[in-house]
Amino acid sequence: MNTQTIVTALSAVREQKPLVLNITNYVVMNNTANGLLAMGASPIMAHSRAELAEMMAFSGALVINIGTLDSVWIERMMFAVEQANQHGKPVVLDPVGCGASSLRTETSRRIAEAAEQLIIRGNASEIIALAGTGANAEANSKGVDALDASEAAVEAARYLVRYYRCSVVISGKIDIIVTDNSEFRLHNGHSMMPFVTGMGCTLSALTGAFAAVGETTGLAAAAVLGVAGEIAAEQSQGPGSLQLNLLDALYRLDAETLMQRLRMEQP
Ligand SMILES: Nc1ncnc2c1ncn2[C@@H]1O[C@H](COP(=O)(O)OP(=O)(O)O)[C@@H](O)[C@H]1O
Ligand SMILES: Cc1ncsc1CCOP(=O)(O)O
Ligand SMILES: [Mg+2]
Repeated sequence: MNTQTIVTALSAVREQKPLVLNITNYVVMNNTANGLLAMGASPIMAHSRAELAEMMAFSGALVINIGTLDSVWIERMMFAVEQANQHGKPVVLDPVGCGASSLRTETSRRIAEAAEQLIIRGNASEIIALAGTGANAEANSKGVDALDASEAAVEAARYLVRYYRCSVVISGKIDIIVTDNSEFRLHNGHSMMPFVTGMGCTLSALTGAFAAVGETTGLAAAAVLGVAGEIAAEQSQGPGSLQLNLLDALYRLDAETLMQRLRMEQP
């Protein structure tokens, strides 16, 4: 993966407009659907068991976000993952608030265990909590926001990559993308981004769009959101306008700007 492959993946999303099936939380349904549309993909939010099998057959990827979990949704999430496996589709897991309750931690692990083509995208505290005793770190969790720096979660991410045979994106001030044979660090984004709810969820949704066109590491999504987020923040007075400006920046992002602004440390 290099800058050119990221640019090519963005063109592929815009050309193919992949359908991304989201089972996501009540807080961010609108943000994430708009984020996918602005970048050029096609979102659908669904959670009825009666339609998930049918829809998974023609969707390009499944995004499971556990943000507002309950017992009914857990069963749907497991069913959707089964369908994604059956149709050979990638699954993105956003373990929102993993570590804040045992329900979230256990459910995240069940989903990760079940998915055959998996990308995990979480903040540092969630990644550390998901790895649990598998990695040598203690998560500092206070709900859905990270209290740990991305670097503190690298060992945990490496453990998850080996254990679940997946890719892991640790988001934060630095985004770190860990795969079985590489690690990338992205220094884009803006300190205003964590003041808008659903930024991480948007990253997970965009990760689904890229996975649907064959970019299954999470790197391209992190690059695109990082660059669009910093452009949007430069034009915003605060989180209110950032939320709107982000959609404009995703929509307007071109290859030249992406290449110029991307600050990527390659392995
Ligand atoms: N301090 C920061 N500086 C720059 N970018 C950030 C910062 N914090 C978060 N981001 C960006 O915000 C997006 C969401 O990441 P994050 O806040 O870690 O997710 P979550 O909302 O799940 O906690 C990512 O694109 C990340 O790069
Ligand atoms: C605040 C909140 N509570 C449950 S889900 C959610 C949204 C979290 O979104 P993100 O992790 O992208 O900030
Ligand atoms: Mg999150």
